[in-house]
Amino acid sequence: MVTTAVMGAGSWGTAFSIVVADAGNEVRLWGRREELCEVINRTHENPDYLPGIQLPETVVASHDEAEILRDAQVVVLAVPSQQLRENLTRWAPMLRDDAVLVSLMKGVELGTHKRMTEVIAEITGAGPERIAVVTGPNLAKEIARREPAASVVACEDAGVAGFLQKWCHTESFRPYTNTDVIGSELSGATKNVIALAVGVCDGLGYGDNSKASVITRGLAETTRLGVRMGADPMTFAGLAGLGDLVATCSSPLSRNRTFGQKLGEGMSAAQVAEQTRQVAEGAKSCTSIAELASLHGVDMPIVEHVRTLVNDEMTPDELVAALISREAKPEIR
Ligand SMILES: NC(=O)c1ccc[n+]([C@@H]2O[C@H](COP(=O)([O-])OP(=O)(O)OC[C@H]3O[C@@H](n4cnc5c(N)ncnc54)[C@H](O)[C@@H]3O)[C@@H](O)[C@H]2O)c1
Ligand SMILES: O=P(O)(O)OC[C@H](O)CO
Repeated sequence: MVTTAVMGAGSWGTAFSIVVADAGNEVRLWGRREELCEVINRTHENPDYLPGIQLPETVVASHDEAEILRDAQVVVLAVPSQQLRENLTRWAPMLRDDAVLVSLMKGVELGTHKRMTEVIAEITGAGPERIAVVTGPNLAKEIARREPAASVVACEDAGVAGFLQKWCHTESFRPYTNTDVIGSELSGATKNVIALAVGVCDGLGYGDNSKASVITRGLAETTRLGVRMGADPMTFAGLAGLGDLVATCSSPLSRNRTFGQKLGEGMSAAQVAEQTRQVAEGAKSCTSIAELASLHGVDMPIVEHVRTLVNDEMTPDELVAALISREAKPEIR
């Protein structure tokens, strides 16, 4: 049994708590709002994010950060990517020196262009053997309902990845290890932006050819950036890459795909954001990833055009016309 702190009682933090508890661990779940923690402990349900789903009694919620983090061997970080830095700066002094820090987040920080594991390393001083990522085709509601799914546990230290694999392996959740943290993490952040573009196709009423084209070319540009940054190209063909891309781009449950659909139907990004309390990471990470690509001299036309759409510099129809009319080129180079 591993004493585990999950920092963030939103959809994925709560759903992943079920996984870790099912795998036989003690789970303390940190929630930002005290009243929600009280409801979770009384009803064993998170009505705001996963209504109707019973949590195991071994998941205990609290608003008290010091109590949650005390003696935690594994600390899971599940707040929105753009909010990690401010929260982790507060939590860092409360962490055990040997705690393993696991990111569930799929975003790239605005301004610094850092991946979440880079932010974690910078703030806590932890080495790569203490920092990991869980990513893959893992829509929170389906995982919480214990529908079968596979995932990736990525850590540069294969031994730690193996330890975490056992820590979260259940009858319905099957994690694979990977030592390619860059590729695993970049896949998760970028697929959110590609899902926005697929959602735009939905909003414009386009069918499966358009969406398959965006998914496939989206994977090509993600791989291009990842390889330039030192990732293993095979990671993009795996669960973190293709797997998550397919799940997110095809699911009505995806917040990013749905956000894009509303953009395609004519709403502005500000109007869509106003309608939901849940995070659609791609709406922010489109900017940081587009800038990251530019810094690395990599062409990412879909990400770049989503950035212009989200920032109201282009309409959905103009986005499609601009992508289709780009200079013709070979598929593979
Ligand atoms: N929902 C999924 O299916 C899913 C699956 C895999 C990965 N993820 C990733 O997990 C991360 C968290 O997503 P989620 O789905 O749990 O989001 P969510 O919107 O459902 O919940 C976000 C949580 O963060 C909290 N929060 C918001 N602002 C905060 C702040 N300033 N400080 C501290 N806490 C704050 C909210 O109260 C909430 O508990 C994202 O990076 C997302 O891409 C989500
Ligand atoms: O709902 P989304 O779009 O944030 O996607 C959720 C997960 O990342 C899917 O793996």
